[in-house]
Amino acid sequence: METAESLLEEIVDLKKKLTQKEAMLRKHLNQKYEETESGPEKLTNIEIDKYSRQIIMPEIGMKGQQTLKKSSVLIVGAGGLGCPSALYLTGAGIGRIGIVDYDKVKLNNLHRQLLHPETSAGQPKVFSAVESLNRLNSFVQIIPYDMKMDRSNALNTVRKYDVVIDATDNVATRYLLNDACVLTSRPLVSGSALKLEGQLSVYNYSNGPCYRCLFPVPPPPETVTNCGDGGVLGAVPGVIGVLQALETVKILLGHKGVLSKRLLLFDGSDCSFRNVCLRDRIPSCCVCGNQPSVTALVDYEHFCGAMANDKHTKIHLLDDTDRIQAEVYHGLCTQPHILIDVRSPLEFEICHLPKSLNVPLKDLVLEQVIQQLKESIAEKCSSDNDFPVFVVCRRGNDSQKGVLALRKALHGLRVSVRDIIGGLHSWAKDVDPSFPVY
Ligand SMILES: Nc1ncnc2c1ncn2[C@@H]1O[C@H](COP(=O)(O)OP(=O)(O)OP(=O)(O)O)[C@@H](O)[C@H]1O
Ligand SMILES: [Zn+2]
Repeated sequence: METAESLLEEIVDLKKKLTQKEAMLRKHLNQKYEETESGPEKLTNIEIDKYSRQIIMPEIGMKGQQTLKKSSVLIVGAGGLGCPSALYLTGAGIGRIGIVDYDKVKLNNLHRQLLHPETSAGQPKVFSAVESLNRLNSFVQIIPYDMKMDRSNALNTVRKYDVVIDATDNVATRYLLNDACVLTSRPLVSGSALKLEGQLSVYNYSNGPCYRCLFPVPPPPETVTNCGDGGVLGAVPGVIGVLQALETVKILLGHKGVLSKRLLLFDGSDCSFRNVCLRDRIPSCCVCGNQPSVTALVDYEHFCGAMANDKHTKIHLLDDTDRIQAEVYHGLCTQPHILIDVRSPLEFEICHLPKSLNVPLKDLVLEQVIQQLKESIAEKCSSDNDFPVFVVCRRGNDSQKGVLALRKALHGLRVSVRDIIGGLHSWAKDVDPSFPVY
């Protein structure tokens, strides 16, 4: 009988065979390509057929298609924006596409990062992307860079490509790519998406501004929200990523109307697109200005006060004695206590611990909320000992802020307020593996 294990083994085997056959097919197609080729950009009959629906457009023609074939694009980030950009640029027949990412495919990427199938979970994103893109168009050379782009590798990598697409999700990498593009004179097609909104602009192109002309100073790290916390509807980065591919093609073909000196704002909630005029290049800009002070790449994590990823840093606001492990809470939870979950009601609805009380962090300053809490404590408290109040959140950062807020609000009461280290993630890991993780 077929078991899950035997099926998995069989699938691995079949995948190996499929990869071999696909490599053979590519070789076969490329041989045909070499036989008919008389110059590096000459199109084969297969390519003419393949791209015919765009070749017959006056804006592209044979010349434009040959230009695309000669061109190269670097996509930094194989996530929500990078996947759709890569799909359309590969489809369009760009000669060489480099894809940079240091991360592995996670299950919660798949709703929007459509280059990665379920079977890629756990694999490096760049290899998963190459596999999908090769399948889509074997005439395009896809080069994976399984690395974090930083000051040590950015210039050398960027130099090998004509246009750079910023499809990343953090401020430090935005500044890094901006400076690398200014220093190597490459246009930068920059996008971002969060929740239902997206933005797009082309920097360092045709005497337009660079990112630093507009944002000379990075935003305070605590004001930056990422997809992991704010959420994102998959189709929104889809829209922006596809537009990044469009702008890239227009740049390569030398079209007028490239989105330079303008910022596109997309609001998915009412499907509106707005174009905002941006300021000109600033002559005093520290990187693209007339007398730049930034003439080499710097330490961007230091400059931005934030890591070059959107991974979650652990904050340490409390002493270890003011915190307990999830397993310890599990041992205590049958005794009288109050557990306050400081996440948003939407997150509370996804999952929560039994008997926990949902009071979002921002509400811990409301008088009415605190009054109700005091009443609950008074009801439950039956001994002279300090009454235990525990605070929990998703990962154990906001819960620490919750403890500090509660200590202030409950000042004078006989309570001991502590939080659960690592939050619900630790609960799922150490106590209840069936508890949902998001
Ligand atoms: N400096 C960098 N070098 C290489 N890749 C980067 C760099 N900074 C960000 N990235 C990549 O850019 C991609 C951005 O994708 P996206 O915004 O969809 O977020 P994610 O990290 O995949 O998902 P989530 O934020 O939901 O966990 C990620 O795959 C990330 O690894
Ligand atoms: Zn500038």
